Amino acid sequence: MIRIRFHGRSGSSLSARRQGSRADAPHGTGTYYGDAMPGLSGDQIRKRLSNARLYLCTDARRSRGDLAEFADAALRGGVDIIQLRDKSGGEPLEAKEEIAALEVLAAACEKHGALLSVNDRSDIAYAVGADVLHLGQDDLPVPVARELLGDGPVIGRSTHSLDQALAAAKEEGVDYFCVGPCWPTPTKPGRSAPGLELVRAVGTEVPTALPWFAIGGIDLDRLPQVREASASRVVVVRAITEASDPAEAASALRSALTAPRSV
Ligand SMILES: Cc1ncc(COP(=O)(O)OP(=O)(O)O)c(N)n1
Ligand SMILES: Cc1nc(C(=O)O)sc1CCOP(=O)(O)O
Ligand SMILES: [Mg+2]
Repeated sequence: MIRIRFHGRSGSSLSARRQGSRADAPHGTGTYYGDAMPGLSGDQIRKRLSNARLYLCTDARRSRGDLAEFADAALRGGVDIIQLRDKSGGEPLEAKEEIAALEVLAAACEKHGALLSVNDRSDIAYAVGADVLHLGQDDLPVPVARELLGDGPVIGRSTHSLDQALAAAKEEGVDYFCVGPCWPTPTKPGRSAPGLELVRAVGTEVPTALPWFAIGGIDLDRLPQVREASASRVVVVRAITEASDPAEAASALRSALTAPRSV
């Protein structure tokens, strides 16, 4: 008898993902536990990650109450990975609230073929059957998260120095890493910015086949500098969350990321 640890709304994208992504019946087995659609296999997740260019972190948009519409627009515009990162209220979201917001994002991801990312909390990544767990330098160690989640979901790492990027690129269980901040950003107050110099150094001095993303202060105007510094993938927050037209903002970023680079 399979023990289901969390029940989302019946037939919801989230309960379907979670049923298909148990640590004890990992992604990639093709095992299917319910009458809903299973989640992605580990191979499918890694294939999508390797094609990903545009990664969005969003809060739960509690004050606007438009998370579903916002996520639908951002993903329609070309976001490949969407992370719930809600540090807006001073206090972290309660688990139940975070799962409810992730359920909304899971439905949008399923509709648009995007990856669902959880920040910091491997227990919640497990509960919702997330495709991605993102861990910073001060978060849970990767081996612990990997043990909890199994091999299916991908795990990403934040890095803020060349040494950290070199370590992430070699660390067992890490599937991608992020490099930044490229510019000081109010979204992550107090985090000093190593700038584009670090992005340049990672491009030339980190021998890696892992996908890596530049992050911090990136918008459409700055994107050419980020690409010139050797990043081909980016993570953004305000460039889409604060846009009056999130679909258009995502679409413009996506086009600028994939356009041929001027030399
Ligand atoms: C995709 C992505 N990159 C970097 C971060 C930052 O992680 P961290 O340094 O742990 O800071 P918090 O976001 O947890 O405040 C991220 N969340 N996602
Ligand atoms: C969440 C986060 N992590 C960073 C890092 O360097 O690890 S920078 C950052 C915030 C990025 O927000 P915006 O696109 O609004 O500047
Ligand atoms: Mg973190």
